Amino acid sequence: MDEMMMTKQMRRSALQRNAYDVETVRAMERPLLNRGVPLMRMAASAAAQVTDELLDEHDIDVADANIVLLAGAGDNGGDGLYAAAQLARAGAQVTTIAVGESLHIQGLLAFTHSGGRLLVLNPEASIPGVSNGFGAGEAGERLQAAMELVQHADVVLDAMTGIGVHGPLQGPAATMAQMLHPAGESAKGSHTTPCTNGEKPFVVAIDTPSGIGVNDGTLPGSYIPADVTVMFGAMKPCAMLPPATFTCGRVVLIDFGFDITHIVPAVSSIDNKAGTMLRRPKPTDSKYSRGVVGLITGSVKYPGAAVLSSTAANHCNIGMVRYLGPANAADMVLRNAPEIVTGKGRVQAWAVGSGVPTADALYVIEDHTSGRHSTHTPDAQREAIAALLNHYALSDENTGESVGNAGIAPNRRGSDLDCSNGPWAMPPICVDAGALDLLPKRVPQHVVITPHAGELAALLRLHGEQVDTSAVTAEPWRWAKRAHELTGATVLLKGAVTIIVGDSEMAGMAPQENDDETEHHIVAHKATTTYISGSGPAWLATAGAGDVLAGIMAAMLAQQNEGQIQQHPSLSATTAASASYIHGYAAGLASQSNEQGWEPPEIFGAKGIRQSGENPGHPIVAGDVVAALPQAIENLLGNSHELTR
Ligand SMILES: NC(=O)C1=CN([C@@H]2O[C@H](COP(=O)(O)OP(=O)(O)OC[C@H]3O[C@@H](n4cnc5c(N)ncnc54)[C@H](OP(=O)(O)O)[C@@H]3O)[C@@H](O)[C@H]2O)[C@@H](O)CC1
Ligand SMILES: [K+]
Repeated sequence: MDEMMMTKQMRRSALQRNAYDVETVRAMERPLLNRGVPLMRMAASAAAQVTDELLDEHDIDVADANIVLLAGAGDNGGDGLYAAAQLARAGAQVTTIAVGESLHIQGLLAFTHSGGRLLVLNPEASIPGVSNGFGAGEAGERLQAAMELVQHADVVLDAMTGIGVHGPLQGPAATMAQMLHPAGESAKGSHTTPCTNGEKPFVVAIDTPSGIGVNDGTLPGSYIPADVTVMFGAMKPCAMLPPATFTCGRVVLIDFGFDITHIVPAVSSIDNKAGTMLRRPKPTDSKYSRGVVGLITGSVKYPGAAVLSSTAANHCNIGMVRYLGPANAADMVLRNAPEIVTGKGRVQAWAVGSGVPTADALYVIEDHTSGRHSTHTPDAQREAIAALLNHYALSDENTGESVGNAGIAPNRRGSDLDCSNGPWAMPPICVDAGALDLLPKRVPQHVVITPHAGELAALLRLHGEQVDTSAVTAEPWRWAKRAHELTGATVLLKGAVTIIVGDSEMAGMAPQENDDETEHHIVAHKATTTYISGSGPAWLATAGAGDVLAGIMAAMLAQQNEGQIQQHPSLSATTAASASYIHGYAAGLASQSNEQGWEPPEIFGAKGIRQSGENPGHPIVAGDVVAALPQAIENLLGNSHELTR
């Protein structure tokens, strides 16, 4: 779509749903800088206004405010200096603590003219107008003074590093970060909770919280979690990806007017577009044409998972559910939903593994009639799942390695598509929990795996990666991408912010940084696509929530037009992200909570009232999420663009 035709609302929505990597952001900013657009001044002015509003929200008059700017030597520090100057001109007491070896010259001039004070921490610093060089003793005293300034500040503006950061924070920047946020204190799980618990000082991050991995969402070392991050031009991946997203606080995005047409984002959120993946029933539909889900879930030990996954699928806009499992589980399934069919038959999508223990999980069951204990393995369920998954195994000839695109078989290119046999003819499948260790080595992308961090680590170990749960939690995007690369499956890594990695549709356009104004070249064939979904409240962390997601996933896969998911590489990821969104959205309805693991940023200057945190809601159990599905679907089908709850 042409940029001219992009309405304000569409642009806003695109900016709120997409994050671009640093190289792309720099390339998008270049044409504007070449035209002399004063981006730094615009950024600084917006940051000052947001700070002013934050003070106002806490009944602090800017003229009475104590503000400390932590400034690095780069342009991020420059933004901070201009913002600090504006706040000083408004009457605030502002001190800049310089953590680097220099300061942005023009910014420093503006700041000193506004009457602000300066404290330099780095003995190596060379800053005009400031006497250079001091000993270790004085460096210690200056650090002590800096700590006191920070402790007595109402607001700290964090402008040490932005998109120019590399690796973990070093030197005085690292020391300041450790002082403000001592090591071991974990980032808050929800950005609706301020890192300072409402106590002073509030932290306003300039562009990004200093110290976080801007492109990969990691936390490589010390960092300063923010109450508000004023982000410039476009979201960077750190604003969306865990764990860094939890350090950003409320994100306010300043729209510089980047041309985002045709630009491939690094990370996207599906948000209320999930509604477009729901199939509206037609008068001519039968239960079969609406989609049939097959489930091999639950086990003798965990029959509840069979109930939760089957009722979730049953309530998620399809025609029928077929359940396969042990007698006790099937009996419970039928008691809860008599319309569910037990036994084999044709299905449009599967979910397998929820509530099925893994191979090494022997367990003991009491035989009520004899009173004896016996050891069982969940053999029948596992055998059925293994036999089914076997049909999805890609052989060396059809992995598509030879065409250089993981998981895309040669016969799937263009009109040569042949879904008539082999793994590509199989219905889409959600592989969960106890079925993950049965996943064939390589599978097509219409196999969607839904591990949590521990399960993903175990799966990766089966593929030879030395990785444990904490490594996956620290770098969830890296490992989700790796699992997709190794297996070919669409990967949905569960968490407060869920990450979905799958194949992308085709080559996209990305801007190439160069000196002339030729803006868009095809520079990369992006083979994968990444979504995040964080629509659920924290109440959703409850037993059985994963079983419900598997049911929703199978239902969403089943209601796509038959064969489409196999034909369109990106459809699996989009459908998986939609399922995750619906799951979280239904949980929000069930708990009457408008808290979310991830919220789109506010666009600076745009009208609209933030609702987050207004309704913390109440606890729920997994069945409540199932019960809320029809309402969730009504809302999402009715209006997939403007939603409230
Ligand atoms: N995008 C946009 O549209 C616009 C962007 N703008 C702004 O520019 C910012 C980018 O500025 P930038 O390129 O100068 O880099 P920046 O973030 O200041 O970092 C470099 C400094 O950090 C230091 N440093 C690095 N790593 C470090 C470490 N580990 N530990 C400690 N220090 C470390 C590094 O030190 P050095 O390595 O040189 O010794 C250097 O001093 C961007 O985030 C936004 O705020 C707006 O003004 C206009 C519109
Ligand atoms: K910063």
